[in-house]
Amino acid sequence: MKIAIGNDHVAVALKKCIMAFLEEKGIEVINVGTDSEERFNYPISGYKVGKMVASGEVDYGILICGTGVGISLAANKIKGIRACVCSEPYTAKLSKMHNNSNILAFGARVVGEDLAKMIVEEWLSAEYEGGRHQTRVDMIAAIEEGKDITQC
Ligand SMILES: O=C(CO)[C@H](O)[C@H](O)[C@H](O)COP(=O)(O)O
Repeated sequence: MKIAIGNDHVAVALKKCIMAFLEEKGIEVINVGTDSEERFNYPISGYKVGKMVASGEVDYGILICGTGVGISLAANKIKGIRACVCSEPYTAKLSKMHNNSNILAFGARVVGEDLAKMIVEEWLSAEYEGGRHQTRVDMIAAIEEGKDITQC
């Protein structure tokens, strides 16, 4: 499995912690930065990881900023990206099972290292259920294509 990870300056330490956690599991991690605590605009990392996931260059993405919100908003502007902010393991699990999330986001100002690892663990272990959920995931993709899904 190959995962791209990105962050802003608020989340450097937590990014490094999660990178080590993933590498200990034998997961290949592509770090798109930043590794500096100099002010950094999170949409850049959100865009880079979103593009890597959408192209299939990596299997999944993880994005960390202060809250996880801004960086996930940026990634979700990339076609095919389903980035979800998850601050506890249950949402992380269901975001994969029901929403087929392909990017996990969380906030360095919101979760500590141990909880972040639990969130990542639950998310990676979960599997998308498809079935009735695929109809909804397809509707989200249709919105992305500019379709009026109320007419479906
Ligand atoms: O959480 C974030 C975006 O959703 C960002 O990490 C914060 O807005 C962060 O505070 C931005 O950095 P700054 O030092 O406040 O400019």
